[in-house]
Order: sequence, then structure tokens, then C-alpha cells
Amino acid sequence: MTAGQADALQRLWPKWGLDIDGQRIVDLGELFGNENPVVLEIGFGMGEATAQMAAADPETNVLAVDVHTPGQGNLLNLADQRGLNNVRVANGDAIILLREMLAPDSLDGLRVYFPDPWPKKRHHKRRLIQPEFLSLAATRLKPGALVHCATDWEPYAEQMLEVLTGHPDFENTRADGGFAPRPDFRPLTRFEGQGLDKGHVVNDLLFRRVQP
Ligand SMILES: C[S@@+](CC[C@H](N)C(=O)[O-])C[C@H]1O[C@@H](n2cnc3c(N)ncnc32)[C@H](O)[C@@H]1O
Repeated sequence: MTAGQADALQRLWPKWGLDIDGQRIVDLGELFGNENPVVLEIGFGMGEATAQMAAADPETNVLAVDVHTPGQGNLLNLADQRGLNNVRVANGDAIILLREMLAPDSLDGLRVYFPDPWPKKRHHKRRLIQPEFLSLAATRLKPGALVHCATDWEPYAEQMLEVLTGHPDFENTRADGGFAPRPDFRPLTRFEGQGLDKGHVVNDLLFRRVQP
């Protein structure tokens, strides 16, 4: 962790950090200081894309969760340097945050950009985008909420498309039922850049939470 990231964690965590303790339901209006829509981003890495998207859409609140401490410090620094008041950073496992700390129907969107691909077959069960995860996420998302995933690992992209398409709580926003091109509002991420350098193909998926 750089000194700047450590300093940001110390200075800004009390103001913009959310401890994942699994002990309470978070009042999102109180956390952000307004009632604007809230999008959850899982696994923001170093947070450059997160900060860019938050700056481009200040009326949308971004709750960004990652287990990686240097990244948390980095994103806090970016939010501070760019004067962003619509980013909050949570430290820990997104599943605990979703299951124990977010109320039903509280989220207006979900972003999962380049989740760990776990390429080995024996590790596939560790992948985030699975039916059980989607069932949990669906309960926390409002009807109509956008679920936006992206990956540069084609077998995982196929898995995402299969489980999202097969899940009764979600529908593809694409009439052709396939992948979406990267929308203009999603900047390239750091991990994506590394994948593109290796010749990987990137697929975006844009689904909606259907009315229950
Ligand atoms: C491959 S990186 C992608 C980071 C970033 N989205 C990008 O595209 O540059 C995946 C990120 O997910 C985070 N992560 C993995 N499992 C997680 C979990 N259960 N909860 C929160 N974050 C998680 C990792 O720490 C890592 O930063």
C-alpha cells in the first residue's frame, strides 16, 4: 500500500467508509446524505473506473465494495481529489454486505466489472456470478434495476449469460438475448486494459431486475 493510500484510509474512512460488520441494516439515505438512487459496485479494484463513472453522474450514489485495502485507499483518494460526494467505500465481502446489511429493494443498480475469473475448473465454484448470488442480489434490487457485468474471460462470459438468462428475476435488455457492446458510460477498467493487451475479448451484459 502506498503512503497516499494509507493516508487516505486514515483521513477519509470516518467520512466515506462503511465497515462491513454484518451487524446492521445500513440506512443508505443517511450514508450518502441524500435520497438519490444507489448503485452497488462489487470488486472495484483500484477504483479509477468507479471514480470516473461517479464524476460523470453525480446524481447517482455509488456504494463500492472490495476486499482489497490499497484499492479502498486509492478510491477514497480519487474521490477526495475530484471532489466527489457520491462515492462510499465498503471494506470486505460483498456477499455479507448484500445479505446482512442492505435492505430488500434498496438498490437501483448493480455493477460487477471483471470479477475474478477463476479459470481452473476446480475453482469455478468460487465465481461470483452464480444462481444463488443472483437470487440474493435480486432481493436487494428494485424492480427495473440494471445489472451490468463485464468480463474478458470468455468462458465466464458464457456462464454469466447462461445463469442470468436462466434466472427468473432478470431479463436481458438486448432484444437478441446476447452480449452488449461496452456502453459509453462504462470506462475501460485497469483489469480490462491488461486483458485487452493479452488479446482477450471483452463482453458486457446488461440485464434488468423484472417485476416480482
Ligand atoms: C479482477 S479484479 C477487477 C477489478 C476492477 N473491477 C477492474 O476491472 O479493474 C476483481 C476485484 O474483485 C475483488 N473481490 C473479489 N471477491 C470479492 C468479494 N467477495 N467482495 C468484494 N470484492 C471482491 C478483488 O479484490 C478485486 O479487486
